[in-house]
Amino acid sequence: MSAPETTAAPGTITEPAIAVRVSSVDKVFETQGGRVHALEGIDLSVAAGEFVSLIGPSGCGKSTLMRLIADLDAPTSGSIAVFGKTPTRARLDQEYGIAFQQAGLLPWRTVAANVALPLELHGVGQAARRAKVDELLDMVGLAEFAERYPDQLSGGMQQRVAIARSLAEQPRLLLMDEPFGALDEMTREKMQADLVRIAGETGAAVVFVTHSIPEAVFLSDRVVVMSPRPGRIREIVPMRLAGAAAGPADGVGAVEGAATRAARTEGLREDRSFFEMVTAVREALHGAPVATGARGVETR
Ligand SMILES: Nc1ncnc2c1ncn2[C@@H]1O[C@H](COP(=O)(O)OP(=O)(O)OP(=O)(O)O)[C@@H](O)[C@H]1O
Repeated sequence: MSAPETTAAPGTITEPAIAVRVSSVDKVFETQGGRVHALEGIDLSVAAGEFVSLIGPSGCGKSTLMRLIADLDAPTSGSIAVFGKTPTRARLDQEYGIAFQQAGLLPWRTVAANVALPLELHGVGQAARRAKVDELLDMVGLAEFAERYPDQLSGGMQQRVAIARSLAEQPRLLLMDEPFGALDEMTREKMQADLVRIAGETGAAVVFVTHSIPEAVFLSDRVVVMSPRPGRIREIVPMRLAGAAAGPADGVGAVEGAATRAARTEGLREDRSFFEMVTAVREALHGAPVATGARGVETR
């Protein structure tokens, strides 16, 4: 992990606490069939250590936004900063790990060798690599499978390998685009619990794309609800779940860590507060009237 930027202009001193800042971003694709306005006027900040999910109808630009943050594409207008750096600088500094829907493992490498790949590419020595891989596989519960090959693992196990790999360089930010989309419900719930634990242990901020409202509610500090094309942010719903310390603020920087965060236990999924949050996100998603400025709901 690299040191915070030292070149920050006066007045940007709080920037290192912001993992991702998306400012007035538009994205237009020029295609043979015409212009596709994928994103319009996106403003979003994710605090260091915060878990934010993006949810919205198919084609609303969730993946596009992730790709812009990950420096896989550039905005048409507006700007993006990752820990106060340009996305390109942040990528070169390995500020984030990526896990997308397809685990994307190399079939000819063992589990351990897949996890080691980013470390290898960045010249980490063999002994340090080995120690880090052992630690990561332990963390995702796959220590016994280090010498297996991806096709000898279930889909859920492959996803866990991909998550371990995304954590290899201890990124302060994880970008995850529907990483559990292909999993059965039980495996998916297990993976959600694992991810919350791992993010908590490593202190990483997470930006997570999902189509599942309960998944977003279970995982997130805030759920960003997007509207259909051109993709805009319709609402940002802070999760108020049982067990969270009283009085968490709702804005960026509000997340001070686990102290203000509800414990993501299995029991939470059956708690009244969980259903209330599912309803709040569903209403936001379907555009049912939610009073402007209603307590607990940030509207845009
Ligand atoms: N490279 C591209 N060229 C042209 N159009 C694109 C490109 N990438 C995305 N789009 C268009 O931008 C819009 C947003 O796509 P995107 O994949 O970001 O949506 P999404 O919300 O992630 O969808 P889903 O939930 O189905 O994965 C869509 O209309 C899509 O067709």
